[in-house]
Amino acid sequence: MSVERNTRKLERGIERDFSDKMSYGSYLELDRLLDAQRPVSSPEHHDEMLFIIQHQTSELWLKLVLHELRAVRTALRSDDLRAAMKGIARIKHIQRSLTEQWSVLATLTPTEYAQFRGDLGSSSGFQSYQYRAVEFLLGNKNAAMIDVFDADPAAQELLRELLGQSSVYDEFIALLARRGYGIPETLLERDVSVAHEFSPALVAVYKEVYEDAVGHWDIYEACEELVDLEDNFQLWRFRHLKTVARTIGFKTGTGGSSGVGFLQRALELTFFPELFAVRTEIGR
Ligand code: HEM
Ligand SMILES: N[C@@H](CC(=O)c1ccccc1NC=O)C(=O)O
Repeated sequence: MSVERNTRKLERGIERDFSDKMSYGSYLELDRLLDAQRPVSSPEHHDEMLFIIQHQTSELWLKLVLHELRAVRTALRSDDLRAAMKGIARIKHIQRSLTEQWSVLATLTPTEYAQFRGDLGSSSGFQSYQYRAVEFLLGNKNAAMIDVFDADPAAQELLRELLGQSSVYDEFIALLARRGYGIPETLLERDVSVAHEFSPALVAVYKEVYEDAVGHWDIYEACEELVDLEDNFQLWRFRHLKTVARTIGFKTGTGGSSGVGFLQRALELTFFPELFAVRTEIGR
């Protein structure tokens, strides 16, 4: 079956009749997915489709990050460090996609965005409950964020649930305690509904691990995977900040924040502060 006149002949065995069986489109529910892009600008602005798809693809990736983070947390709870690391490896690749795709949105110029920004009203990424759920699962709890979702009971319920549950970091620290590392009771008994706070005792534990990596190899490796996770999250925040700066400058956000200045402060948040602090202590 050669290619003639730049045309490929369909092989006899190719499936053609899906009248009574699942197809690509029915399996992926493409009729629903591809009908979910509803520009609000009128007349429709050409670039709103980009804006919508950029967010929807990001939210689909965030859905997978949440799916994998729950599995990582479960694996840590059952001391299955290898399964947890496999989950983190996948999450790191998803983060890379999420961060790389900022280059698509960067093709939206301030002029183009200004032509439909007004149509967005008060909607903002600040109302992304999946993004907030990822922050909570990684340990940056913030009960105040839940007020934003009064109009979305399902989202609010999800965030309330996650707020009261241990984070991936809580479970990693608990695993260290079960391994016999000197983890203070205060960390193991902490109120998981608030953000994790810096623990000098935990830095000392990491110093022991990092100064004898061979003797603590799997924990050492897990620490570095968590550092990658945080680095990647910060890279996303930074690309978002720079995209905001290039599209709206220092305008206030539609979500009511001061905009770039408010987003800049998110870069000061940490998930695993001790893993970064130990770098200063190694060899001292
Ligand atoms: C032209 C593109 C964008 C602009 C101008 C923009 C602007 C902003 C601004 C000003 C804020 C602060 C809250 C507010 O007052 O609105 C914000 C927050 C946020 N945006 Fe965007 N954004 C853009 C694209 C995106 C995209 C593609 C996503 C992907 C999901 C996203 C997700 C978020 C999230 C999660 C927050 C909350 C961040 C935090 O808690 O610090 N944004 N955005
Ligand atoms: N806060 C943005 C608006 C915005 O970014 C946005 C609006 C609707 C849906 C998603 C959005 N993206 C993320 O923040 C702005 O101030 O232009």
